[in-house]
Amino acid sequence: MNQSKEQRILNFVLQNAVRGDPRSVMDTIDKYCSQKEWAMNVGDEKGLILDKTVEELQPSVVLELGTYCGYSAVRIARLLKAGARLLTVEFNPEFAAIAKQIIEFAGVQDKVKILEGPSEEIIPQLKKKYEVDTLDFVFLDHWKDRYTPDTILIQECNLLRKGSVLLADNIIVPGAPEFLKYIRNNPRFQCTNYPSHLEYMKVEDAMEKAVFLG
Ligand SMILES: O=C(NC/C=C/[C@H]1O[C@@H](n2cnc(C(F)(F)F)c2)[C@H](O)[C@@H]1O)c1cc([N+](=O)[O-])cc(O)c1O
Ligand SMILES: [Mg+2]
Repeated sequence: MNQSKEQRILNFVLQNAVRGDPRSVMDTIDKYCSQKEWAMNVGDEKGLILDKTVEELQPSVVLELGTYCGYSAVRIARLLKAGARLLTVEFNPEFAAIAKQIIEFAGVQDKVKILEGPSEEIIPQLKKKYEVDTLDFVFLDHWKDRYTPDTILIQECNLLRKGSVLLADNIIVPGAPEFLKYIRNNPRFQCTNYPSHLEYMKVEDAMEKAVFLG
């Protein structure tokens, strides 16, 4: 049975990146996806916006929706302080298995927990099953029509506190128009837009940051 693109990305990392070096894993994935096969990793340009948000916030508990191959999980986890942790949700078991290997190869596995399943099932389990009190930072990069319902569900589960930060990828491409309307018209969030480009392309994209006001 022939390989998937995600398996080819994993193999390229295993053969070309430096074990235990998150930066080399990120650069290797970016190299493969810009030169050989495009893939929906947040990439290096939008990745810099993600880095700055994490560095500024110094979060202890991070939720990522949409692990995919684990590129942004490695990107986030490498910046987390001792004792801080990233919970990343992935629906597709094949992607979760690939991400697990990439996260382990990068050496950040002690900070990352991959939660397999649909977000509507996992988000309500975060407090009791995953011992979360509140989330300091949420990175939304999964199915774009899930951004709004999952943001509402996170609030319903009382997972945000004053100052919690949401960062959403792909505000322009593929776009999350309903989410943008929801979050920018919601008085409980203070929004900031970060223009950028679609990963590995000369196409405009943007990220939206939303701070929960409590
Ligand atoms: O479709 C895009 N991303 C969708 C990303 C989807 C990823 O999130 C997972 N997921 C689904 N539900 C959950 C959860 F958590 F709910 F369970 C997690 C899916 O299995 C997949 O790995 C995309 C597309 C483009 N593009 O240019 O087409 C560019 C991008 O940066 C993108 O992120
Ligand atoms: Mg994305």
